[in-house]
Amino acid sequence: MAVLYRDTDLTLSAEGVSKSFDGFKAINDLNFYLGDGELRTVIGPNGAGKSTFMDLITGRTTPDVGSLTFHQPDGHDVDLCKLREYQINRLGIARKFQTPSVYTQHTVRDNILLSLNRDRGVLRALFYSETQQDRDEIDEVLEIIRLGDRRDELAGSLSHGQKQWLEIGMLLAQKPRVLLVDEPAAGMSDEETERTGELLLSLEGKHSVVVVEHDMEFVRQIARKVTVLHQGHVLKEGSFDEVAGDPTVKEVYLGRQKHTDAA
Ligand SMILES: Nc1ncnc2c1ncn2[C@@H]1O[C@H](COP(=O)(O)OP(=O)(O)OP(=O)(O)O)[C@@H](O)[C@H]1O
Repeated sequence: MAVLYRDTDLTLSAEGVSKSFDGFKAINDLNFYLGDGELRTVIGPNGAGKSTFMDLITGRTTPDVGSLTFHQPDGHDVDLCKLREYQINRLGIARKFQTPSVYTQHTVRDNILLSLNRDRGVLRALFYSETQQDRDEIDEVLEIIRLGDRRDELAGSLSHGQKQWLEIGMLLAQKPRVLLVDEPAAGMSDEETERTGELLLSLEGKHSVVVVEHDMEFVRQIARKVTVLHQGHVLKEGSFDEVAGDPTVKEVYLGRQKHTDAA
């Protein structure tokens, strides 16, 4: 049986969080706890509130009520509701949106270099002379995302899947404690999807990772603890088998998903 994370060593807590848009509760009394180094998958039907929840964690939007707390390794807690989006990002919460965003006119390697040097600005970073530490860090990231053999090629020449891995690498270069990844496997071939799963699994223990995903085969591959959101609330949490075998989850999500897939 898969080992689920222990309740100690939390990275992120959301408690009693609600968010309404024009009176509609997109997030409704949500409680969510993310462990240090945990790989969590979040699933749920369209409109369940997955994106809104990611928006709340990253400070794109703020909750109407409830708390969002980022627990620091030194024991102190940061109230994310009081911070702006860029401040949350600087604290180490990074987000990867569905569409890849890389510097297509720069090499794969320079994309990583630019991300290492994000505080210097693009031009200064390009004329910056690298240290051995930079080179080591770039090599480390290239190895994780398995693009070492493409390092000197333009990012624009990469396949869709490779661009997604590069963007994950660019975020890893910033050494985030929390990485939020939105449907990483969308539009990928089966082989790319499997490699994406391997990449995300390799981050376990080093970063806390939240993957929002619809593709249940992919969820099965990467699943540790799975959270099912429904109507802005946690409907079920557990291992893949516990969640996939739950009658209510089947009714509100998996059954409906088959319809959507068949359509
Ligand atoms: N800025 C907004 N203004 C108004 N309504 C919004 C806004 N953002 C989200 N919503 C509504 O909140 C609900 C939750 O949306 P959200 O995008 O978070 O769901 P989701 O689970 O990410 O869905 P999907 O799987 O389709 O991406 C939806 O009904 C959506 O229309």
